[in-house]
Amino acid sequence: MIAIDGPAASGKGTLARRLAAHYGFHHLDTGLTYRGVAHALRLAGQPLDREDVAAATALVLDLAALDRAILADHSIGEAASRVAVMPAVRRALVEAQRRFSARSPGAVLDGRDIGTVVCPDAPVKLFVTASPETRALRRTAEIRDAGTPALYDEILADIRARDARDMGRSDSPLRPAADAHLIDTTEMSIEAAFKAARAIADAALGSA
Ligand SMILES: Nc1ncnc2c1ncn2[C@@H]1O[C@H](COP(=O)(O)OP(=O)(O)OP(=O)(O)O)[C@@H](O)[C@H]1O
Ligand SMILES: Nc1ccn([C@@H]2O[C@H](COP(=O)(O)O)[C@@H](O)[C@H]2O)c(=O)n1
Repeated sequence: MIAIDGPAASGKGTLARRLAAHYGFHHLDTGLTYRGVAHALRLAGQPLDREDVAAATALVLDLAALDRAILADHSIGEAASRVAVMPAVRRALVEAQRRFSARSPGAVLDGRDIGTVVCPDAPVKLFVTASPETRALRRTAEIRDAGTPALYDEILADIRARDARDMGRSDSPLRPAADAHLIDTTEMSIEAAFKAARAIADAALGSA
């Protein structure tokens, strides 16, 4: 399997989708699982800070029903990073993510703790990053392209706050695994990043 981690809007999902299509692997954006829990809590009128309620929601989450069109909303990402600090939520979701990672013929998972916690034995580990300013520019453009107004300064502040929460939490903080390959996409096109990732994966999977 291929494990991809990195901060918000670094391009890890774009790479994960391209790699999964290239190798014919299944793909799971694990961020959607945390978003799914946050969204379900909001829909049920529940607070985001009740660990027992959030964990019960995580335990019954249906991975097949995660709707990117709804969950991609920027504010859900912020809410997701709040429920993601809770160990009981993480335990439930990591279990489901590990089951997904065992799918045949292979799987690509992207998130924050795939190479460190979910699949520490993954043969291919990538850590995708880019400067906060570049990530904010890309996310602002993405939101505007979808027809929603977005302010660069607000998106940049959100990205910095999310980075701090994701890197600073005590359970499974965002960090590269010791054996991860770093891909900094700040000055790299999507195509160039895909080529770099494929070269690393080909070498590790033995299909170069
Ligand atoms: N190398 C790149 N050059 C330019 N734009 C890119 C690059 N990689 C990704 N993008 C664009 O940046 C935006 C964010 O990318 P993507 O959704 O893949 O990030 P992500 O790390 O998966 O984000 P999140 O953690 O929020 O799910 C998208 O609009 C994508 O098309
Ligand atoms: N493996 C993961 C994946 C995500 N998170 C948390 O969810 C938030 C939303 O993730 P996106 O990738 O969809 O932006 C993210 O900020 C993390 O807090 C996680 O903890 N572990």
